[in-house]
Amino acid sequence: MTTEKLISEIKKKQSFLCIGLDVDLTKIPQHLLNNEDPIFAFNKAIIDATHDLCVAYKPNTAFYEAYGLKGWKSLEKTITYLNEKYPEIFTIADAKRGDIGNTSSMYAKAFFEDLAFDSVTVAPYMGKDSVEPFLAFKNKHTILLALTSNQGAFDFQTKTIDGKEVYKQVLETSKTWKNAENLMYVVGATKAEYLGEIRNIIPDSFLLVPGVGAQGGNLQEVCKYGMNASVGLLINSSRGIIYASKNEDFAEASAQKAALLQKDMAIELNNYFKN
Ligand SMILES: O=C(O)c1cc(=O)[nH]c(=O)n1[C@@H]1O[C@H](COP(=O)(O)O)[C@@H](O)[C@H]1O
Repeated sequence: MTTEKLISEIKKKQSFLCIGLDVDLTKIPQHLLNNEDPIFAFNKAIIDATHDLCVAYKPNTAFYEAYGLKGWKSLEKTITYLNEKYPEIFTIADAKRGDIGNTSSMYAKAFFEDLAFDSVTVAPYMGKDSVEPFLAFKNKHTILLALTSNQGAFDFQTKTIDGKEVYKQVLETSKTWKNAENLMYVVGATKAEYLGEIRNIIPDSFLLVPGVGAQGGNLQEVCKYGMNASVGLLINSSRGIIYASKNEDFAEASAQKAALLQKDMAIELNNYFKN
């Protein structure tokens, strides 16, 4: 999907919500376990109930890989369902990959060609030649970890080396890589106070912002410092939406949670673009 199409969907739906499909079989309604593929049954119901409130879905591959071959099959069914039934939705494979060049090329093929995701999350630690194979794919997006939402972000990402924090070096250096226009960045919602400085370095890039909901990040703070003229934000919530209820009404309950975030997002968009 092109970035222009993503922006137009955000404006149409008045939402920049990304719903994280992090399916844990111990947390889903237990009646679904009678299904042949409980993960897909859960995802399908959530997607059908929430697709008009969000612009993106982000399955984190860990939650599928944990169930082996069956889990990978559920992931494949989920992305195929999204691409066939809701092609206007931006899809993110949250796989946090990155390796030596020829291995990264295979990861890129797996997510962009075989599974046909629009984007994949990638770790920057191995540098330019580990990321450029992902960037080579036209109209596919590489979402590079910049400043993550977890406590461990302070172990390396905020450390100063040669007079500059590591996460800033990630932003600055990655801008010089081939096909850098295909880059987006992860910044945790729990680190909203860093967004001003981040926007000084990458004013135009889209940011995937996880960490509202279960991790306690604040939507209004993220918008205040992170929104740009193209909106520039995809805000993710996983557990806070998909586990709204363990009963038969789980899909409607998740839609209600998503609608609360969408309403707040519409207010933020209205405030930012009112002139
Ligand atoms: O890349 C990510 O999506 C990610 C980066 C980050 O810094 N923090 C973070 O929580 N995530 C992912 O975003 C999702 C957050 O889930 P909830 O905390 O349940 O909303 C999980 O899939 C995490 O793996």
